[in-house]
Amino acid sequence: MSTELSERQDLDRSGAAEEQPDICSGAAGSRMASVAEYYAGKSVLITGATGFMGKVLVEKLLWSCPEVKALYILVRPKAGQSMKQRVSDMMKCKLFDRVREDNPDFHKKIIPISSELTQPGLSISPEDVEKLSACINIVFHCAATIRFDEPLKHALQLNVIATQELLSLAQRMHHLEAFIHISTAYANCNRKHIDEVIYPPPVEPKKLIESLEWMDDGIVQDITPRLIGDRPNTYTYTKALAEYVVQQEQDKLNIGIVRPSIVGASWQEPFPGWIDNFNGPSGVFIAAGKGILRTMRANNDAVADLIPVDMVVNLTLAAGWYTAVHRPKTTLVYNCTTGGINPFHWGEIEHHVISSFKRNPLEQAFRRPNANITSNYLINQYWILVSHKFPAFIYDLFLRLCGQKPQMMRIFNRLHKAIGLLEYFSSQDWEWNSENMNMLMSQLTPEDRTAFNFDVRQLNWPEYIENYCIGTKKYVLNEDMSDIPAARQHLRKLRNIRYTFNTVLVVFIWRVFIARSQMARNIWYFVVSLCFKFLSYFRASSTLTN
Ligand SMILES: CCCCCCCCCCCCCCCC(=O)SCCNC(=O)CCNC(=O)[C@H](O)C(C)(C)COP(=O)(O)OP(=O)(O)OC[C@H]1O[C@@H](n2cnc3c(N)ncnc32)[C@H](O)[C@@H]1OP(=O)(O)O
Ligand SMILES: NC(=O)C1=CN([C@@H]2O[C@H](COP(=O)(O)OP(=O)(O)OC[C@H]3O[C@@H](n4cnc5c(N)ncnc54)[C@H](OP(=O)(O)O)[C@@H]3O)[C@@H](O)[C@H]2O)C=CC1
Repeated sequence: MSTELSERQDLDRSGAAEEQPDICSGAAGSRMASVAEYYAGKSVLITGATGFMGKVLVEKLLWSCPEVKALYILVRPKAGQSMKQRVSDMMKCKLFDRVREDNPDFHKKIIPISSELTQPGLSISPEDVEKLSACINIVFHCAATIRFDEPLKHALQLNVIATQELLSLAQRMHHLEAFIHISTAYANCNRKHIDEVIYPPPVEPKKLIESLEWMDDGIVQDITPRLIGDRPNTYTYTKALAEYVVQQEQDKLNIGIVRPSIVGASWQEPFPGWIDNFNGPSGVFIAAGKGILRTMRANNDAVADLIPVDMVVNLTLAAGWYTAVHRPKTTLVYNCTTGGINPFHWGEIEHHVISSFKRNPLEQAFRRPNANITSNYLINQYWILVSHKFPAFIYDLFLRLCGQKPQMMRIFNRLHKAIGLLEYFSSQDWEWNSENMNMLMSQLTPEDRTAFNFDVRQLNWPEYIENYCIGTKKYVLNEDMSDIPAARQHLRKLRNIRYTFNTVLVVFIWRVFIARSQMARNIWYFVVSLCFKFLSYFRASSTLTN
């Protein structure tokens, strides 16, 4: 950005401050606006609003900041659905029930803007650019590709180049007060201790973008492992580059970066257990609940740094407020994590997930939920063979015999690919500094601390995991809670099948042994005669005492 533009931006920023003296002074004695008061009359731009976190952000803004003026959301048409249709479907979602009940016209505040983030200028029409430049006060940038197997070029396009484009657009916004970028706590997962600072990028993003431009996809695929180095995937790598790109604009914009760890189902808002996807641990929980996943490589004692989506959204909104009102001199990074404050471990998660799915079973489970997590590669391979591949083979054989298409092996192959990509995160520990998160909490009024609660000390993990598992059943798999008795009956049937199968197997193996080996026969006769002697002795001694 030119110096001239930068000066204009500075003027704009001070202009915004003049408009709300009570809000922006920050001086002792003057009343600071509460979070909801701050958002009153503001126009907010949100990217990724159709995603998991974006939807919760939109809902919370409408619910807790009812005076917000308008929410502009960047949406693309997708899977044969127009942008309008997608937004209208989104607003029918159960997530918006309480907002709908409170204000049936809530949709009037949501203004969709057509945008494909991977296109130049984010493919926003010139008229929309004008509109956004004139009215937006706060930007929340949530959109990203979170796939772990995304080709580098695409991940770079969306997570880095689109962020750059959005920052350029933000610089044209005359009344912008804050730009909040959603990163990930794993952007620097190649470090063990992660402070709330932006680390030097693995490579200068501009140079990487320029060099990848001329390479075909094959070459990029070949060099990707060398480029990402000690990071596990293109997602964490490009998110690290994006942080650097955002930081570069800190002199021109008022920026905050939120780094959530593993975002899970909602804790309390709008209701406990809301989740709508298979990402992160959710897919693993479902696979375990269905009795498909029996083993996974994870460290029982490693911290499972899950954080509920509503807490992330509350912190994000508070960060927007703080950035706009207090205008910190440099970009503040908020590590939004639980491990350092209220740790819970993968071993405990496993225990609670399994017992929760036994109490509230999923429909048509393949086997009874029972999973073992281990950090030992060989033990894990053994259980994969015995508890995944063998039952899948038997089941597919059964399907073939019934004239149906085999499917279990295919499902297991997909599951193995997915858990293979997650193992990196479940097998080790990280330590995140969360001073800024604590500082932010201390800046909130007691009322705001309740309305925008991100105090992770209040999380009761067993209760949260129970609601999470029920949430996957209700909102991801769309199963009815009234079917639970039938699902329990099905689990009992599976247990009886297992007992019968195990008994038949043992008897069969024993018969085969006895028929073929003199030694097995000798052991058998020895055990039987021992039992017989013991019984006779027991009978004789009981007759004597009588
Ligand atoms: C009891 C045990 C306790 C221990 C428990 C340890 C948990 C240990 C978690 C660590 C978690 C770290 C998380 C890091 C923190 C972030 O950064 S969180 C952001 C994380 N990002 C993600 O989780 C995305 C990961 N997912 C992916 O990269 C891709 O979906 C995958 C896994 C490579 C699969 O790609 P694909 O084969 O092309 O499949 P995709 O088109 O995505 O989906 C195909 C189908 O599978 C479903 N699916 C997708 N993912 C899954 C899944 N994981 N499982 C099942 N189905 C899935 C989809 O819904 C879809 O269904 P249909 O629409 O076809 O019906
Ligand atoms: N989920 C998690 O566990 C964690 C997430 N994060 C971060 O939080 C943010 C939100 O994640 P989450 O909500 O889970 O992700 P989702 O995948 O659920 O949502 C991604 C959003 O980005 C949008 N998007 C993707 N590609 C494009 C595109 N080309 N043009 C326009 N929009 C696009 C999607 O729109 P569409 O519906 O059209 O696809 C969707 O709204 C991300 O920045 C992520 O890195 C950080 C830590 C953990």
